[in-house]
Order: sequence, then C-alpha cells, then structure tokens
Amino acid sequence: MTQPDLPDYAIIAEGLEKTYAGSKKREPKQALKGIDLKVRRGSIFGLLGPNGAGKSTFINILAGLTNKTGGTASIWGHDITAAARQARASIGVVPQEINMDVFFTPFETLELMAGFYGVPKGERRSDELLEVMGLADKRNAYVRQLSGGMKRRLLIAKALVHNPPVLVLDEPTAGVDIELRRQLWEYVVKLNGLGVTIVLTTHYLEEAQELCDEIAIIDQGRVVACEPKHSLLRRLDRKTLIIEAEDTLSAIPAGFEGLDADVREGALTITYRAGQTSVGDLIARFNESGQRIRDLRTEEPDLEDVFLALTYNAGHNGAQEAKTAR
Ligand SMILES: Nc1ncnc2c1ncn2[C@@H]1O[C@H](COP(=O)(O)OP(=O)(O)OP(=O)(O)O)[C@@H](O)[C@H]1O
Repeated sequence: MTQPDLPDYAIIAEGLEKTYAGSKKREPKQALKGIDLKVRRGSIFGLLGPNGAGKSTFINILAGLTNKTGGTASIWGHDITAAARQARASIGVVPQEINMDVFFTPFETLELMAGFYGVPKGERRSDELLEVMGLADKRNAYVRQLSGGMKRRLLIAKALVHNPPVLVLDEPTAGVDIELRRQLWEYVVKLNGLGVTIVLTTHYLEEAQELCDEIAIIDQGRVVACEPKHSLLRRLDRKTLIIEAEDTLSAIPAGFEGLDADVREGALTITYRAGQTSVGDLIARFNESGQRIRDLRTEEPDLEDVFLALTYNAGHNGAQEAKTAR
C-alpha cells in the first residue's frame, strides 16, 4: 500500500478457475483455467478476448453473480469469498444488456438502486450522479422516453450508487453508434479522473488502444497477455516502411533479397523487426538500387495486430469478428 487504506491494486485474481457443471446432455465446461490478473488502482484496464474467452465469466465472479470453482480473487483488498460483502460493495458492474424498469424516472431508478444497496437516504448521490452523467435535465422524465445513449449512461450511474471505487463495464458500447460511443467514453474518462478504477471489455480494439493504459488479453480461459498498453504494442517488434520512388515501381529493387519486401500500389513496402534492422540501412539499400526517394513513412503494429497474433488459434473467429465490428 502506498497510501493509507488504499490498495495498490483494485483487483487481484490468482489462479482463478471456473468449471460450469455439466448435465446429461452437456459436458462440464472449464471457462477459466487459472486466471492471474492485477488491475492497478486508478487505471483504465481493458479486458479483451475473442467470443467465449471467459470475460463475462470473470466479471460475473467478481460481481458475485457466479461462484468460482478454484483460485482466489480480491476487490479493493477484500477477498470475494471471505469478505464477500465488502468486495461486492467495492465494485459496480454495468451489464451488457439494458435492464431497467421503464416506468420509473432516472432519479427514482437511482434511489431504488441505492435502497437496494442499503445506502442511507442522507448519503445518496442520485442528483450528483445524474449531473456527472449528463442526465440532470432528464431527472424526472420516464426512462422509456430516454434515448439509447441516455439509457446507457443511466446504467453507468446505476452501477455507481453505492460509490464503488471500481467500475466494470461489460461491452458498454456494443451496437451503439460512433457518436454515442465517443460520448460514453468521455464520461468513462471523466469518472476515471474522479478516481474510479475502470475495467472494460470491448470488441472495439481501436477504442481499447486509445482509452486503456493496461490491457489483458484472455483466450480460451487463460491470460495470454497482461501488461501496460505500450509494452503490449512493442511486443510484436515489427514495423513497416513504405517508400515511394520518383518513378512508380513495378518490381522490388535490387538489394532487398531476403527481406519481407513487396511492391504495393507502386510503392515499396518492407516489414522488418525494429530490433534487427534499421530504417537507415533500408534507405541506404534503396538509394544504392539507383532509385530516388519521393516520400517515405513508417507504420507500427496496432492493438489489433497484437490481438490477432496472441489469439491466433485454430478454429477461432472471435478475433476476426473483432476486426469486422469496427
Ligand atoms: N452458464 C453456463 N453454462 C455452461 N457454459 C457456460 C455458461 N456460461 C458461459 N459458458 C461457457 O464458458 C465459456 C466462456 O464464456 P463467457 O461468456 O465467459 O465468454 P466471453 O469471453 O464473455 O464471451 P463473449 O465475448 O461472447 O461475451 C464459453 O465457452 C461459454 O460457452
């Protein structure tokens, strides 16, 4: 602990396992095969993985909705089994589905939820939450009159009524248009600025890349990566150099034998390992070939490339779905 009473990690999972019991018709399913994860306090943590990787199972265990079958987990320093009540009080979960009683107003919805959590009347923050989530002017409207984006914001507010230091968002923007997604993420960043540790699952890898400072990738019930975004992106140690010549190229110039080079749309594209080859060497080779450079640029791998490389298992299409979901 660096500050009194504040844990260094908002969530710690060690060897967390879940096997769903089988039935006559169904084999038991081991959804989590020993998850080790640490979510740093104050971070925006992305939990990524193909469909069926185990993300929802993991979140449901933390939320107290599903029982683990092995390992340990703690939220804000509280063991989810030994100190279940404190652990549950430390986390708010925004579910994938919109599940609200449409006949209540946003204010009533939050008050009811606060009552459910046993928050005394004097300590409730319904109006403050409506303000933070940009819903103050909808305080007394009926939920059924709210737009999709407003409903999602209300769901976030609902998960925050008991003032949890950790907020988990399970695919909060699935099926939401780009403008609304951007708006929702602005609120999430704002909450993080107010000190809330955020864990989110998303299929939109570009957004995870933009928003998250730490990322875990889960595949088939196992963690295949868990590290700061920047080190994850460096993992591939791969860059691409694109050189446009004064004259449009029709073939790979001499000197690039043995390298991963190609001519695309008249430009030379070379993919290389940054640790082994320097841009200077590649440019020198190009000049030696007698060509003159008109323009050049480099491209670095993005989260999608890393995700695909780490979850590339036979029969998996989740990564591909993630790619097409954008
Ligand atoms: N109640 C259940 N009974 C049996 N198997 C289950 C149950 N819930 C989930 N599973 C299985 O456990 C595995 C992990 O599922 P989970 O929903 O945690 O994955 P996910 O990563 O959240 O996927 P998605 O991105 O599609 O939501 C899958 O193979 C799923 O079919």
